[in-house]
Amino acid sequence: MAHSQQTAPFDYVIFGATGDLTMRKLLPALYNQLRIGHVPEDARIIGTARSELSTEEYRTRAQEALEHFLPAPHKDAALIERFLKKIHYVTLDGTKEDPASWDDLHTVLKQSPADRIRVFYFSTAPQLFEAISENLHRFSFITPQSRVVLEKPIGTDSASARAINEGVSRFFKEEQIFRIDHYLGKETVQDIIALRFANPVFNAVWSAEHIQSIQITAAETVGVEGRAAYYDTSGALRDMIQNHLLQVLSLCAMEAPADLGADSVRDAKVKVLKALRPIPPEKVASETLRAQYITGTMDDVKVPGYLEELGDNSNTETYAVMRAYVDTPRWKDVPFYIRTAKRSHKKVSEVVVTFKKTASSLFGKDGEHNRLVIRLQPNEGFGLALNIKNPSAADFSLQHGAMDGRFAPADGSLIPDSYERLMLDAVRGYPALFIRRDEVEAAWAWVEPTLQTWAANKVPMTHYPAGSYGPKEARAFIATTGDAWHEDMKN
Ligand SMILES: NC(=O)C1=CN([C@@H]2O[C@H](COP(=O)(O)OP(=O)(O)OC[C@H]3O[C@@H](n4cnc5c(N)ncnc54)[C@H](OP(=O)(O)O)[C@@H]3O)[C@@H](O)[C@H]2O)C=CC1
Ligand SMILES: O=C1O[C@H](COP(=O)(O)O)[C@@H](O)[C@H](O)[C@H]1O
Repeated sequence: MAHSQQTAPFDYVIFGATGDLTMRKLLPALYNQLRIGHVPEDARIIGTARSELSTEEYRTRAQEALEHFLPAPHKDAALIERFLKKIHYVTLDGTKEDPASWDDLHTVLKQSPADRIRVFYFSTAPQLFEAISENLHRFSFITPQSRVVLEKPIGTDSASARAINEGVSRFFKEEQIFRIDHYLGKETVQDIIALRFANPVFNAVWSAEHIQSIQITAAETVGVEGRAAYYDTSGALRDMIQNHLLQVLSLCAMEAPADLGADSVRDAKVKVLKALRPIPPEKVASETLRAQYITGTMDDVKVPGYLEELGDNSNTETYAVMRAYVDTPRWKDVPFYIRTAKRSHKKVSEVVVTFKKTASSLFGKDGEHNRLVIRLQPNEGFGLALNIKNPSAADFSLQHGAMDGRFAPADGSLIPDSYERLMLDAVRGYPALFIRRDEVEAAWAWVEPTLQTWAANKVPMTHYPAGSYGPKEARAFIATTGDAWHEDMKN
């Protein structure tokens, strides 16, 4: 996936510029890329939203966001000042079809050469994507050098995802469309490719012959914060599994791509998604588990349950597990457990690969499972649990030994936030770390029967106290296929 760090001059037009994502992630990401020299001096950021703000007022908001969200070592008053000068704000309702609404955006964009790269970043609800695309077309904003970045979620089910994809592709070619999944921007997620394919020690044993199971977990301590209105219509499965965790699964399970070009990697991933064994409605109760957090304790502080936070009744899950099988010869009957939770005991995203025990009469009894833990965040790195000789034993009895590695940059700098890489890859026109249309649609197709069965309340909602690992039913769930959750393992 080698590519140049340099970008050509660009105009980044953000729809949804007053929103949480822009303030928390997008502006800090662009600032940091300026800090490390990847953003050319004449690049510009044009924020748009319906709120009536002047550029000066918007810059003040942006400055507050940077002060709040940048890590302390990255804050530099002079650089923030330089960054803010790149920002312009245009009040605009992206769905408005009258030409006058778009005049101000025209005026700002006309200040750049006509062949300048334009990135339109849709950081709004997906229902607006088609209308904004159509207006960009109608009012002649889409140039050959334009790209569009689509934030997740792409729809809420297969039909809506298809409709969004079709709607946007009426105005942008597929090579201009960058569907973002910020997990693919995480260095540690990309490390799955490196660990698997650059190391014979893993590559040679990466199959059902040696692997018993793979757990993919993304647990967060946060609840739904200010996003309850969105989250309650989404839930854990749509919010995390359909996109981020199925992408991680694809990287864990894909065959070696022919090369690291965008199409080769995405071809390899989509084959995995299409090979996922369907979970028909009658199997949803045994192959999935959903739960909601109730009042609990976090860091010795009592925190409310989901329904109290929402102030309403709801059947939306804040915890979800699915047992997946990839029906290819490599993964014959290997369970992949995909799990996500809000208000969990701790924040952890990881991949846990449990290898089969080696039956050996040499040591009297089998050793423990070898286990590879890829820590996506925090404490980014990997652990490998091995069997070694017990040094204080006179015989050849075994004990647990561990290797540990860090993914941190060698120069001691912080691992870049995932949006940094992705936002500039869109400028570069480099799509390898973005999701192709067929991937999105295959992922929706696989989760859909579960979503429908849950929506019909055919699977009971279980509960867990905020600050715990999840519902007690999760242990029995994983035990039915002979496994245990990582937190319950000895190594
Ligand atoms: N926040 C997050 O952590 C994440 C968010 N996302 C996704 O990103 C998108 C944005 O999320 P988030 O920032 O949290 O949402 P917010 O609700 O905070 O922001 C929505 C933004 O859209 C603008 N907007 C709404 N309607 C229009 C319109 N007709 N024309 C132009 N602008 C409009 C709003 O501004 P105004 O009201 O002034 O028009 C606001 O700037 C969502 O799809 C979300 O699911 C994805 C991953 C994480
Ligand atoms: O897309 C989303 O991701 C975040 C979790 O991202 P992470 O990088 O902190 O793991 C999640 O909080 C949010 O609900 C979801 O929409």
